[in-house]
Amino acid sequence: MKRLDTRDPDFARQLHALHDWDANLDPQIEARVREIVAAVRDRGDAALREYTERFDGVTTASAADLEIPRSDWAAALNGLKPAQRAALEEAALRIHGYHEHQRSESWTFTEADGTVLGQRILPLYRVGIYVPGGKAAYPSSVLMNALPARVAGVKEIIMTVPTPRGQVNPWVLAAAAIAGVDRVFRIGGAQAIAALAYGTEHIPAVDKIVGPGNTYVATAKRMVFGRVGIDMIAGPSEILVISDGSAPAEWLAWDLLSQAEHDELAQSILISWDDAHIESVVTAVDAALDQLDRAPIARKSWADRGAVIRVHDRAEACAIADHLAPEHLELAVAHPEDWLADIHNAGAIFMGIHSCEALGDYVAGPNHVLPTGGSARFSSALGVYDFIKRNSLIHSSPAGAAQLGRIAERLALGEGLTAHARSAACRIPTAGS
Ligand SMILES: NC(=O)c1ccc[n+]([C@@H]2O[C@H](COP(=O)([O-])OP(=O)(O)OC[C@H]3O[C@@H](n4cnc5c(N)ncnc54)[C@H](O)[C@@H]3O)[C@@H](O)[C@H]2O)c1
Ligand SMILES: N[C@H](CO)Cc1c[nH]c[nH+]1
Ligand SMILES: [Zn+2]
Repeated sequence: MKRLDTRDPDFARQLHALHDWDANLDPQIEARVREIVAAVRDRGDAALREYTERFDGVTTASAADLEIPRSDWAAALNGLKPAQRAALEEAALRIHGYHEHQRSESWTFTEADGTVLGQRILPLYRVGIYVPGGKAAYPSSVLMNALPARVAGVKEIIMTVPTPRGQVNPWVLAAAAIAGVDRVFRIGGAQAIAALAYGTEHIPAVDKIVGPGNTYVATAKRMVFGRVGIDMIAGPSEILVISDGSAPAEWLAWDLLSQAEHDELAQSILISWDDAHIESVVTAVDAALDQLDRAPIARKSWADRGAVIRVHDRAEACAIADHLAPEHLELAVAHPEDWLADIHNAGAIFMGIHSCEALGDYVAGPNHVLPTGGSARFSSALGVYDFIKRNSLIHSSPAGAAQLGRIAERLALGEGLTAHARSAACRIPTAGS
């Protein structure tokens, strides 16, 4: 773990090294992903099956075996213990309820001359949702991806999820059944993204791909953007905790490790102005690491990418957090509401010492698919708005065509675009007509 201190003359360089987002664009990974995407685009199911065997250890007798039948989802749902099923259903209810608030409506307005202008909101036809599954299983990500799509009214939801060594996680299938997914394919990584983008003999091409994943998934999404829509870059998880010392060190240790345990490339950072408190949290993290099922992943993440930053005061803490634009920001402070004015860049903000990030991962309601790698500067949590598109509507009255036509004609002539000018002018009634 790195130790930074704003009093250090070299602080700016060290902070830059901590968030050198471009350094995460590993050319070797880019080259490998480019090759995978091209192979699936050119050779379809044959390439998809080869990569699924190579990276996930899943051999298929035919491409049809890449699909997980609905009967398996139903069996998985029925196989859950009542308390397990109730937890999934309660989370689904809360996530659905939260996203209901994000609906937006079409609108029109009529001008004095009868011209009607407006904007029509439409759901996307078919979306692909990527559910990660390499190092852990993510039924919660099924809900977070699919439920906003359902609220938006998407016609068809195609889900992909890797099944390492053929192991299908029953919670993931149960979540697909609860969330109203239409089809599920056992594919992952860059090859799944390519299949959704270009389509293969068995996988339908989609209009947009959403969902989180590791660096291979995030790189592939970047590459296919343009051919299909994508939601954002939702790569390895991140947490930044600003603490005024009011939360027990042990609580914060679990919070930091809750993201470190996702991936060796995940990043956990603590900021505080209280030296003794920083040391208590560092000690608590070391003790907590030994208790984790996924200790090797979390240990590497904390060692290579973790950091504690000693700042002078609250203003410095906010400025650094805003600069880093973390996926998750925990304000483990008294009166967090007073801090919001100073924070602009964060995927999700967890306010106060009782709002641990894990609540947001599973059940609070807001989406856990969030921008990483500094992209919270320009993008936001996955939401209903990612599953809609807008048509502009222009219905000109004859009077509007005449009045606006004169302006359009003048501007078109200014641009030297004669056909535009004539198109507008021919609708302007001439004297006596
Ligand atoms: N930002 C968010 O909103 C969010 C939400 C949930 C999870 N996450 C992140 O999602 C990620 C999940 O990662 P994961 O690995 O568990 O699952 P994953 O499904 O994203 O990745 C597994 C796939 O990666 C591919 N892969 C692995 N090694 C490869 C290699 N050497 N070459 C080519 N392809 C390779 C394989 O195809 C495999 O199927 C974590 O980084 C986690 O932090 C982010
Ligand atoms: N923290 C992850 C987003 O970065 C989401 C998640 C799912 N399950 C547990 N956590
Ligand atoms: Zn998490």
